[in-house]
Amino acid sequence: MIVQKFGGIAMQNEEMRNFCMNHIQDGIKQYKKIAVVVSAIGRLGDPYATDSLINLSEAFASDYVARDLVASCGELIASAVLSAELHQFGVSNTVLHGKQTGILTTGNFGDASIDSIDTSIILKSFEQVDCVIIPGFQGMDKSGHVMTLGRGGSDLTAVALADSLNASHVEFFKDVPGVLTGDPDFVSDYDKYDFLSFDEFLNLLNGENTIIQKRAAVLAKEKAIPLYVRGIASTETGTWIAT
Ligand SMILES: Nc1ncnc2c1ncn2[C@@H]1O[C@H](COP(=O)(O)OP(=O)(O)O)[C@@H](O)[C@H]1O
Ligand SMILES: N[C@@H](CC(=O)OP(=O)(O)O)C(=O)O
Repeated sequence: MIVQKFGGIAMQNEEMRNFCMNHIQDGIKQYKKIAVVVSAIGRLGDPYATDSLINLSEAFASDYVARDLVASCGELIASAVLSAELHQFGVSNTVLHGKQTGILTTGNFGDASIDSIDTSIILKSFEQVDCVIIPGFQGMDKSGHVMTLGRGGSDLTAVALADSLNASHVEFFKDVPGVLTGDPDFVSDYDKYDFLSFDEFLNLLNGENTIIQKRAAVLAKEKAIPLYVRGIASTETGTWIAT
């Protein structure tokens, strides 16, 4: 079993989601069971992107509980869209959300930590289907309030689930072919790394625009979970990050 994570860019339109579905189908052929973690569709300006949802009302600025609730909806919408499209594509799957995911959070709204994951419902679902879709970026505190895991937090969901499910690795699908020597949005000349140690990778995550959420990378290092960063639109090899 592996975890595959599809971010807002990978999910942003039908054409891109077609790539996602092919990767899921290939993943099932190779690894049998796939836990799929998805982020909200697109970026600011797209109707159900995280920034669009939290900008729906100025009142969210002083209501962190409601803000987290609205923010979490983007990943729920993305999960439902991918689930329906995967069914149409011929891949049986189920979406687990809210309490079903067993992700218990603590700390601050907007930047919560994962306290524990009860994987029993996820594992039960894998007896019925090979693909379980889980909305990233969120969990619930012990009172049942939805909490989000900080920006880029679907990466943390993916790594924490991989740890709890004993997945062999996590695959991240990007609009870049892997981890590059520079951010292609700012430099024109760059190469792709084939392999990075966790420490080498963490050293790259110091800017604003990080390829993977730093908290997720720190957790992967702590738990020694290999990460594989690869291009969404190609089958060329990406970048492995491991010890
Ligand atoms: N060293 C790097 N290598 C590759 N991409 C990088 C790097 N640094 C920054 N990035 C940026 O990270 C982006 C991918 O991250 P992001 O868009 O947040 O993905 P996701 O939506 O999957 O979480 C790339 O489009 C690229 O602009
Ligand atoms: N949608 C959330 C969580 C996330 O991880 O998104 P993405 O995978 O698209 O970076 C955010 O924008 O922060």
